[in-house]
Amino acid sequence: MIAFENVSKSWGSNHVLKSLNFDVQPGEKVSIIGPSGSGKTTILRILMTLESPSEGLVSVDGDVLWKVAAGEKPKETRQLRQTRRKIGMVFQQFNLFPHMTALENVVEAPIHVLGMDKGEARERAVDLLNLVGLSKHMNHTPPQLSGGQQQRVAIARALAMRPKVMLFDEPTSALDPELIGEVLNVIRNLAQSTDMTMLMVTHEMRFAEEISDRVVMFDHGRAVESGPPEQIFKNPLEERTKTFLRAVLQH
Ligand SMILES: Nc1ncnc2c1ncn2[C@@H]1O[C@H](COP(=O)(O)OP(=O)(O)OP(=O)(O)O)[C@@H](O)[C@H]1O
Repeated sequence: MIAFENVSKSWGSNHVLKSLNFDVQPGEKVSIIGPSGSGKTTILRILMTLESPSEGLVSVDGDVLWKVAAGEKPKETRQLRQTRRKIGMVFQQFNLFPHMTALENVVEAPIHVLGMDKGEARERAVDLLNLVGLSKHMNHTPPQLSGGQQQRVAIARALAMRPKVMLFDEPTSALDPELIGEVLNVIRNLAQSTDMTMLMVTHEMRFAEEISDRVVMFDHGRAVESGPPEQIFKNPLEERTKTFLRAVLQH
């Protein structure tokens, strides 16, 4: 469903991704772990077309999103916009429209981007806000909601576009500790009850262990180890994975 083939990304002399080969199968739930600055967020931003690779090929659902030869300037592929719509993303910061209610935030894109009928979009938004446990808060604006509630609106908003792929970029890192569980519960339910492909960058190791089909350990722009959670968390093969997990699991 997602494929990175020999993808590199540099900012000046900072080589953030180095000939990365990485893929995610349809329906697979994959978590990316690794130290700060290892390139995890950059992968998601390239998939969202918020960044372009310096070199390499990126495809989603069989469509080429980026194809950049060495030394060439990245340019948008013909199907980029179409393909981009297959992907939903949940950011660290919730990025909601502050003056709109939860319901308006969720119906906005389906109506204006997909051209969905207003009644249908509204019905679907109500269902999604119920799904994320916000039936009582549909008419509240973001300032009237807690961080956990805002992030759940952001998840409903991404789902409203009927994506085939959901990307999560450290979705709980901006939340107070007591609000993390409610957001993880929503993501856990999605992982267990849908066949959507899910790719998540997370610092929540226990959560990654629980919901992922596969965990990928990143370091210095490379996938150093990839395997089922039992392998990565209980019996890692690579020294780098062992030292990383020892450091983060101590806290
Ligand atoms: N727009 C940009 N311009 C210049 N450098 C950037 C830009 N975006 C990211 N970087 C650099 O790329 C490197 C990797 O960043 P990235 O956010 O992908 O790491 P990460 O693994 O997600 O880290 P974290 O866990 O801290 O979020 C960092 O050195 C960062 O400073």
